[in-house]
Amino acid sequence: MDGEVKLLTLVIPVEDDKRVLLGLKKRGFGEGYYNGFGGKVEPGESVSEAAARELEEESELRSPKLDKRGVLTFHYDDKPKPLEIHVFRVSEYEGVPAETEEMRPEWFAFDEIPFQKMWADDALWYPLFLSGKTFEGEFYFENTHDLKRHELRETTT
Ligand SMILES: CNc1ncnc2c1ncn2[C@@H]1O[C@H](COP(=O)(O)OP(=O)(O)OP(=O)(O)O)[C@@H](O)[C@H]1O
Repeated sequence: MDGEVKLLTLVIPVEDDKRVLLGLKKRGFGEGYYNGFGGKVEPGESVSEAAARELEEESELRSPKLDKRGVLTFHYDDKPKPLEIHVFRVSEYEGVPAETEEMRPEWFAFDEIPFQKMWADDALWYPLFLSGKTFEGEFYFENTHDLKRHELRETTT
C-alpha cells in the first residue's frame, strides 16, 4: 500500500440530476454526519473496485458504472497521514437503498443537502460535483474538524 497517504473512496448516487443519496453515518470516522458511501481501499483492490464494494456494503446498491469525478486530499495537524479520497458519481444502479450497520440512507434534493450536518469541505466541492464538473482539492484541518484553508480547482478530463 501507499505509505504516503491513506486511500479512500466516496460514492454519491445521483437520481435524474435532481436528488442525491446520502447516508447518516452510524459509527466510525464521521459518525453523525451525512456523507456518500465509501471507505478504505483494501490491499489488492483497485480504487474503483473498492468504491463498488463499499457502495454495496453500505447502501445495498450495485452499480455497473462508477464515474470518477474528483480527488480530494485532506491534511490534518493531528494525524500522521493525509487522506486521499476518490469521489465517484453513480447514476445507474440496481437495488433499493437499505439501512445497513454503518449507514442510514436518505434522498436529498440538490438544494436541500444538509451541509450543516456534513464535513466542512463538502459545501465547497459539492457545487462542482452537482453541476457535473470534475475537480481536485487540498483541505487543511485542525483538531480533525476545523477547516483552516483549502485549494480547489476544476479539472479538464
Ligand atoms: C474530511 N472531509 C471529508 N469529507 C467527505 N468525506 C469524507 C471526509 N473524510 C472522510 N470521508 C469519507 O468518510 C468515509 C470514512 O470511511 P471509514 O468508515 O473510515 O472507512 P471504512 O468503511 O473502510 O472503515 P472501517 O471498515 O469501518 O474501518 C469514507 O467514505 C471517506 O471517503
